[in-house]
Amino acid sequence: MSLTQASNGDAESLRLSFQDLSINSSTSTEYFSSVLDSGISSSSKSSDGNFAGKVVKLDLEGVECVESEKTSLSLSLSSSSCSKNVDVNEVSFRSVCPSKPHKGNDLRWDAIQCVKAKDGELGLGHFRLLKKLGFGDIGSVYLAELRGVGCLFAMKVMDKGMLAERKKLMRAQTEREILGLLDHPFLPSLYSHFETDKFSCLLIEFCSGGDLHLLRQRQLGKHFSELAARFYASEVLLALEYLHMMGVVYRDLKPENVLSSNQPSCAMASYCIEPSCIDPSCKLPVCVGHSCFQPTCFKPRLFKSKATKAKSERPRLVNSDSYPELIAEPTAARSMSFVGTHEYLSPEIIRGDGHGSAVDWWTFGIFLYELLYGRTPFKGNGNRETLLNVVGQSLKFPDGAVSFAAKDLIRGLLAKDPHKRLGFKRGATEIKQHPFFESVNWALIRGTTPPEIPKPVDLSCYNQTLKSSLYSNNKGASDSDRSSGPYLDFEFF
Ligand SMILES: Nc1ncnc2c1ncn2[C@@H]1O[C@H](COP(=O)(O)OP(=O)(O)OP(=O)(O)O)[C@@H](O)[C@H]1O
Repeated sequence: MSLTQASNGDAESLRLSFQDLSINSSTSTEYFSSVLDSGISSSSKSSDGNFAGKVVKLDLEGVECVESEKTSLSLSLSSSSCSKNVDVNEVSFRSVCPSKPHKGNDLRWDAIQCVKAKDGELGLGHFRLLKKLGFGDIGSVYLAELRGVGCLFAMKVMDKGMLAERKKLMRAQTEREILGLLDHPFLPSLYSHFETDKFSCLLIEFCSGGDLHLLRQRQLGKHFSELAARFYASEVLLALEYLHMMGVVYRDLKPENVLSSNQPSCAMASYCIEPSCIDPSCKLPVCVGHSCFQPTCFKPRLFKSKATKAKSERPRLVNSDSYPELIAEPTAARSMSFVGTHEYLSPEIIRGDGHGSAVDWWTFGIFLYELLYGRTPFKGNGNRETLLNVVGQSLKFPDGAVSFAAKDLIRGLLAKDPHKRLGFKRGATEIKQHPFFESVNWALIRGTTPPEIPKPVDLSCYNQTLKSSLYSNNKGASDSDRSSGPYLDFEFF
């Protein structure tokens, strides 16, 4: 069974609803409008001649479900079939609560299910917070270790009072729901969610290897070889294919949002188990010494990076003719919101002509271009010029040893008219069949050796001093936060 078939099965039993998701983009259609009015109308018609000059007003206040009958999916993050007698220290975690097909052989998934089965609910006390990984608009992300098992997670901690105050509760819920419905090797897994009096916590797969933007900058000439670019593009393409199957148009693809994962999933060798998955593309974590390592893979992050926080917004669930999907639109049905950086914006988004899944094939084209050439194709001097270039300038390739196939693929993806864009008719299948990907064995891609393997996390640096500083100083946690065990001095914003 293919990944997408398996995932489709999941989708039928998932529930997702978007209401009142607050959007705080600093860029609005008014901005695009002025750019378009002052620029494009005078000179820069798109090369395919279809620039309409149409401007759609953005409603930045919220989104709602437009086709509620299509959002009747139910979400199940945990299974009730766990045995209450399972000991977290038992070796045989596997196959406990495999409520997500691709978590069936995931030790972290099993470990979490077993702790839940044993203790009822997860709490902060089950984890040791080792390091603050970063912070975003609605919370801070910590590297967290499940006590007694040694599995690592990225724990996103959100202050519920702050969420309410800043009207971000729905946004947090949206993030949780989207993450919760995903079950794909190249997308971050949500292992669990729990609440304390004060905090809402998401337990997400920890991606230890940095992002693709940083990796590109470390390359000679600041661009990847075609071999490497093909590898990363292949994994991203599979992830996008899956997201579209799940009804999610990602819209925020860029190297900064692609994280590398190569962390020890669990520190104890005894948790390494034999493969039992019948899917030939499904590979278990490889056991090395006393640690289990996932095959390196790049994982598109579902939510925007801090650097683009002011400019970008949430991924949307959008209907398209090709997929039986979810729709979540801004409150006014006509309205749209700006997602992504200017350089990655598609012409139809800028023109206000819609935002179906073809948007992701455009961003995929820009992404591949950037990987191969070290820069994006339409970047101008400033955002305004960039926007004008996206809608009006024809695609040019700098000199460089890039194959005809790669350029041809990029050309197909960067068709300004979404209807003429590669992927518009048959989605990812059309793109996978392009000669650029001829050498790719899609079924076995998880077993392919990556061009560069990030170093696994060295946990020895998280000594007692750091741990005690993290645990010692609680200024904000309530009694119930304390009661779940050692607590943190969470920093917010
Ligand atoms: N799964 C993860 N593995 C490793 N690091 C992560 C992971 N998730 C987030 N981070 C780190 O934490 C930072 C904050 O992530 P978070 O998701 O809270 O915010 P964001 O995506 O940057 O912005 P926003 O909250 O506005 O969507 C990221 O920039 C990244 O450095």
